[in-house]
Amino acid sequence: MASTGRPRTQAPLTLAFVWRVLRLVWNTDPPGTLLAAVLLVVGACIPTGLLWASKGVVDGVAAGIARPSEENLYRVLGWIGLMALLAISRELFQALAEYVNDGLGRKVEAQATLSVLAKAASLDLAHFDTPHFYDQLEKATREVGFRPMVLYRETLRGMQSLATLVAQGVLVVGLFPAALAIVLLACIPEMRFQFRGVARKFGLMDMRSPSGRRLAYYQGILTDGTLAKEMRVFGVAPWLLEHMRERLKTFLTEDRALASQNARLGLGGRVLSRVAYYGAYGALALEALGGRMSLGTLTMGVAALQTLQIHLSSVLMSLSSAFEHNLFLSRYFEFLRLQPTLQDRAPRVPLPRDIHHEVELRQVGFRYPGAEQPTLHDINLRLRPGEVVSIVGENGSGKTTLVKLLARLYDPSEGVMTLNGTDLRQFDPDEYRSLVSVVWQDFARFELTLRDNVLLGNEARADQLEAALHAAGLDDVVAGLPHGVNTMLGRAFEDGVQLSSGQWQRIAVARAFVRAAPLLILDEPSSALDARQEHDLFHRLRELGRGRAVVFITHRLSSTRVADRIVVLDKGRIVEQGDHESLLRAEGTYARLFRLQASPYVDDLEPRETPAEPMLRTLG
Ligand SMILES: Nc1ncnc2c1ncn2[C@@H]1O[C@H](COP(=O)(O)OP(=O)(O)OP(=O)(O)O)[C@@H](O)[C@H]1O
Repeated sequence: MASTGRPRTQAPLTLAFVWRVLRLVWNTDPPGTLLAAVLLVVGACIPTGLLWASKGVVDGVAAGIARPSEENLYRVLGWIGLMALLAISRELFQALAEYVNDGLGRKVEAQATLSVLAKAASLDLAHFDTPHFYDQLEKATREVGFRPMVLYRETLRGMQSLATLVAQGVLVVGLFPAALAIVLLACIPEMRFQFRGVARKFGLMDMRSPSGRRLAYYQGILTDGTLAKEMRVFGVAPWLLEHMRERLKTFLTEDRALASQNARLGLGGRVLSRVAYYGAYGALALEALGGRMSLGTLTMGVAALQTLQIHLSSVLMSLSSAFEHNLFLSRYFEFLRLQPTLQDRAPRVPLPRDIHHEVELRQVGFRYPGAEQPTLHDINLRLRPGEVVSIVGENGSGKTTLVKLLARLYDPSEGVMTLNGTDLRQFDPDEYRSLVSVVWQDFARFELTLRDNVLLGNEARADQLEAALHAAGLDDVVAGLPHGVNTMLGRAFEDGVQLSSGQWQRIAVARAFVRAAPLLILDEPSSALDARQEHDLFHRLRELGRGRAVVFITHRLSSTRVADRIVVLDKGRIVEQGDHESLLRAEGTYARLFRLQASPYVDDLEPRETPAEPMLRTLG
């Protein structure tokens, strides 16, 4: 893993997202937000009330000493009683505010996390093809958990401190304007240092994202049950742990350097503000000594100066904290701004209501985002309802890529794809996809019940569940499960039952069958199936294909006999099309591949060195 280097420090000095966070909090729970704000305003007034009451006590005591009277005694006791009442109310308001903020925080966190997940789910596959997207996703999900609510709280706390600060600033300015000016001016360097420290931290974290992700990836593979076999047999753990140790060591060094730099700057700022505070304190004392200020006013002035300093530093902390959370949350809002990349600017038309759907590709070319070379070139293909088409070709020839285009996970880079004559780009991608059902080559194994694995929430098709399981050859599997279709699959959750690879693959097949899609695509659906299951599956395709267009990809060329048409791909181009017999007669790529597969392994091919031979020689 490469070193993360020095952090960038030129983070924009902005609080631009504070308003959006406040809106997020408000939209999540308007009454809760209002209550939190009321508690804030009331809570902010109490310290000032306490100060006024303390002035009353001191002045009352001073007057009482000079002229003892019962009236003075009751006045002093009254002020003390008021102070106690205010102090108790402050505690009450604080407890209530904590309770309200905690509940609100949880709601905001859930809301923000769901919005990231919903956004990620709405994006096209092209986004998932770039490491930059994973960095963006990592930054958005990392920051979204706690930061919105902390920023909200900091904003409230900052406003609370600011309100108290203003109230006390008014007090101090009335007594001695210069004291206020000194204390306020002295906080400017402290604020600058704090903001610079935050910007440095943000720069470091931002730059660290790719190596942080790699670290998380290693952590994931060290703990992933599905990889545990490979990890143990090949003894991977020590090697990975060493990489992680190195990376963590670099992180630690970088963190220490940042912390020491920030501590030095912070100390300078704080020393300056303390000097200013004691300067102002001395000035007030001189005023009192000169007889220009009563003892009560001096006591209140000193206390006001002290709380002024405390609240000023609290406002500063809130500001710098708000700045920090604002910077990190900018990544969250940037992520929410991402848009799907499918070319959907064309005016939308509703899906055709026809019973028969025909998909056609005309001179289609496709290049993956960021790829230098196109993967598909000049593809002309028509898929008619009721027809079974097989796509064959060597590894990397572009078969799965073609399926991704058919499922409209990408739009072609060249040419046009149509549905019943209308350009696919005119349809809503999700609506179009409702016409397509796919068994993917790398099908998903959901740790859900068998029923949920097949229906995936599509309860409208629940009546077809049994038929789909039967068509996928799963009757025996279901009969053997302890809770039938309601059995939890996989080992991640309680009572889960693990299936074999072939059984999992048949579940993926059932998932595709249960959906009444006019275009059924199966990408190597039998790669994990035994000979009987494979035979049954391909012979059922005809029956299932009635009224639909069926496309299947296979490397076992004997299975292509069930197809009406075989399409041969080579290096991203269709090089042959036809039925099995005609392609054999053509003596082209298909015939060569078919004969190669049909021939016994000890065959009459030209003797030549196999790729494994040099390695075998090295091993002796
Ligand atoms: N997401 C991607 N981004 C960039 N290139 C890709 C991506 N997916 C596949 N490719 C490239 O496209 C080419 C065709 O891949 P594809 O998966 O379509 O082949 P295939 O014919 O299905 O292969 P196989 O028989 O091994 O399944 C390959 O060279 C591959 O590297």
